[in-house]
Amino acid sequence: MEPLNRSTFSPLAQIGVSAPPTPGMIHLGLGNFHRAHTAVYTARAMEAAGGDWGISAFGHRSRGVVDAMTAQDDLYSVLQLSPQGESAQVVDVHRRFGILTEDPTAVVAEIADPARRILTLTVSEGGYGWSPNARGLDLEDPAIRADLAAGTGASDRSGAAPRTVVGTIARGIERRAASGEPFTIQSCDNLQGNGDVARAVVTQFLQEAGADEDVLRFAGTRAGFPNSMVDRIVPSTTDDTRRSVERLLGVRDEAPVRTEEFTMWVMQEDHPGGRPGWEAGGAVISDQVDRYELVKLRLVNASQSLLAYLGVLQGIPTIPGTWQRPAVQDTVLAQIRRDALPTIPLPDGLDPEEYIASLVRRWENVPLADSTSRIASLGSIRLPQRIPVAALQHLREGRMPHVFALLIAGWIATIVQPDGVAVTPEMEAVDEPARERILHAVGSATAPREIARAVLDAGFLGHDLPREEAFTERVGGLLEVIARHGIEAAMKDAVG
Ligand SMILES: NC(=O)c1ccc[n+]([C@@H]2O[C@H](COP(=O)([O-])OP(=O)(O)OC[C@H]3O[C@@H](n4cnc5c(N)ncnc54)[C@H](O)[C@@H]3O)[C@@H](O)[C@H]2O)c1
Ligand SMILES: O=P(O)(O)OC[C@@H](O)[C@@H](O)[C@H](O)[C@H](O)CO
Repeated sequence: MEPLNRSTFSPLAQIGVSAPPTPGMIHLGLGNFHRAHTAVYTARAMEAAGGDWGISAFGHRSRGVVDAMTAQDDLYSVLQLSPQGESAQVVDVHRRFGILTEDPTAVVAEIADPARRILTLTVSEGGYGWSPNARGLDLEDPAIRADLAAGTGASDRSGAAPRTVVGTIARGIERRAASGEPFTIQSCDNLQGNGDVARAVVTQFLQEAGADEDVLRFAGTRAGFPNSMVDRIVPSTTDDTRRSVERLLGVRDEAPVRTEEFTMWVMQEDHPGGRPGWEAGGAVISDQVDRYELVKLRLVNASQSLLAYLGVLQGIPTIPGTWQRPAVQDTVLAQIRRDALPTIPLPDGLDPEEYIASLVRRWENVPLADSTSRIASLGSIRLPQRIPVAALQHLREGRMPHVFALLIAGWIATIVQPDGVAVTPEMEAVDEPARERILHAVGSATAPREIARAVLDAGFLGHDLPREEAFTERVGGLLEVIARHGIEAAMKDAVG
């Protein structure tokens, strides 16, 4: 099979148009999501409205995608999977590549370059250096402390390269301030108020590092940090993905992405250096992004997390496979209708029943086969964005969010694996970066109620939730049911 490259790809199978040689944007976090989402909107925007909006893209650590795309003349394909069928098309908008951790100064130079007007980010919730408990920069993080100690302008002289995303952006902003050319930092991560968080960490970093007044003024007045809600399920690429692309396009692509038909991007208008006409790809400009973000985090992501823990605890490898169980459907819909929806001020014009129906179609997507262990991973980073604020709202109004309590119990069961919980291969595949700290917090406790109390009291879901004694008790009770009688019984208990 011939490799994908400029001589083998057919423009008929292309999404949008090819970008011109000089990039107008930078992207940090060249992984799967960006290539199935922002890059696709950008290719369509340039087709409809033109513009030099090619992308200079940086992976974080791994060379996999960067090397594969470089060998393929910058090209890759997007495989769209649904019960109705499959299709594959090629995207051609990336013009330069790099690896942030190998050469952070290249990113600093890119941000300083007046030809670039936007930096998009998919560096995951953990990439911002944001501490939800401190509601600011995570000053406990040794890498951030090292970047701060190096200073900003001074560190350029000392030659110490930044190690963190926020340190790199701050250094770039400092250099850009010298030219005064406006710049936008467009977060595309699943964080509530993702633009506000990006603005907060960059500004605090500059202040703590002792940046000049001119730089702080530039960051405050000439830099945009629009909030945005992004939504498209993009599971990891597998050999099946590559084989499907071969079958559909007749070429070998080493770095395709697989995704669903559904795609959504809602953003604030705050792009002082201009932006691609992303509306052409279906993006929505709105002043109600905060509402869309809540809809996304609490209906899509919180349901996905629940499905994931219910799945791994039952040894089911995929989200659609988990959804097929009737008890799971009742539990997920109960979480959506009773626990999540009442906490969300809905955006104007959004019909909740239509939205739920579209969600159900997404969970039913057997060909996409998103994996339960992908979503069950990183719970200590993902769940704080999805659950505590909504749970607290119910508790303070005198209601118990039973299914949220089950979701937390499912996460604890997956990570701590108390006696009585049958360990499945899917549970073993869950990547939880806080596992050691969670087990340390649990210490010698063996009773499920004690385990739940220890995990919540340690602040993994913030410090306000554990003050709600009844919630801790409910999580502990459900953990006990999971350990003694299994997850089916716990679902029945939570749903009533
Ligand atoms: N995959 C999806 O379905 C999806 C949907 C909506 C939003 N997102 C957002 O996109 C992010 C990335 O998802 P993906 O599917 O592309 O994942 P991925 O694993 O394919 O790529 C993630 C990228 O972020 C980088 N990264 C991870 N941790 C980092 C850190 N601490 N500092 C800097 N960079 C870091 C990785 O190295 C990689 O380049 C998610 O965390 C989420 O916020 C993903
Ligand atoms: O990407 P994260 O880390 O915020 O969460 C993992 C999944 O929930 C997420 O990737 C979803 O698939 C996505 O948010 C759907 O749009």
